Amino acid sequence: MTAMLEVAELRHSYGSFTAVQDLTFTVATGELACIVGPSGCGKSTLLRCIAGLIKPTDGTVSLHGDLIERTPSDLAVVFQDYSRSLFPWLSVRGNVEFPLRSRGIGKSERRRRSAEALEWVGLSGAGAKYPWQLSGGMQQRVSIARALACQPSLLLMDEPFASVDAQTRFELEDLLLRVRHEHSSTVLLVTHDIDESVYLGDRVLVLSKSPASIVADLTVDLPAERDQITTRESKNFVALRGEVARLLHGAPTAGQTVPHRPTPAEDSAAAQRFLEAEREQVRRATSTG
Ligand SMILES: Nc1ncnc2c1ncn2[C@@H]1O[C@H](COP(=O)(O)OP(=O)(O)OP(=O)(O)O)[C@@H](O)[C@H]1O
Repeated sequence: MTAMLEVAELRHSYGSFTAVQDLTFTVATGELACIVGPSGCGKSTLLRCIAGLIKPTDGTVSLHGDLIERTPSDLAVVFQDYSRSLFPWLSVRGNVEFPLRSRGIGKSERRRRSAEALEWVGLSGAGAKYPWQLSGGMQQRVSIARALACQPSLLLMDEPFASVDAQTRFELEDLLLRVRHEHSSTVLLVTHDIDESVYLGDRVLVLSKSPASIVADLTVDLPAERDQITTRESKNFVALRGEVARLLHGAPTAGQTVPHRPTPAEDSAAAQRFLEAEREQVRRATSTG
């Protein structure tokens, strides 16, 4: 696989404070790489440098071999806070089409792409609605559709599912997996959630505390087809999750447990609730015709 993104010896300081230092990694074409790190370690700073929103103090970021100096037109970003990233005065369709205007894409092509992207995220019927008429999960689907409509070479996601409830989170994780397989997308996703990084990633890059540097680059040895229940229960998933947790928090000593880690039973109970809610939705949709 060829490298889509190359980050080389990246360092960024805010005044005298160094947020990230000496980060070097690549993301191959078609790969979904997750970055996980402690709160405040510099994950967003790294994404901002990659998106060309801030200029790194040192080092380089290249996309298809071209140095990123300002936001490339074939890169799209999905942020955590959908309520602030969607324009409330524009319809859902208007929001999805908005970045296509600045890319000089004509009206009929904009319509075609927005209809297609809304279909991918299961919102074909919602184009004329306004963001405030939708649930949080639906609004985040609109943000994802807006990014996909740009047909980006690289999709950057900054904690994209952190502001939705647990069941919606599972649903959006599966939506992302489906869409990236259907479109062979290249994705770099930042999360503070260890389970999410293992569930979604082909690779997990573990960052140290601030100033961020890479402490491990792990290959996720799980089948490409993932499932919220069986994947999360599988031996490989549990082992990898433990490895990432130990790298992030240090190995627990005797009598201690890794903080804030749900047990496999809690995970599968949550996944079960998610699937039941999905089934209920299907039952309701089919009974109302
Ligand atoms: N514009 C800024 N000016 C000064 N310091 C900043 C600025 N932006 C971020 N920082 C500092 O840089 C460090 C890294 O911040 P960053 O937001 O990149 O971390 P993060 O890992 O994304 O955090 P979180 O997990 O809480 O979202 C933090 O200590 C933060 O206070």
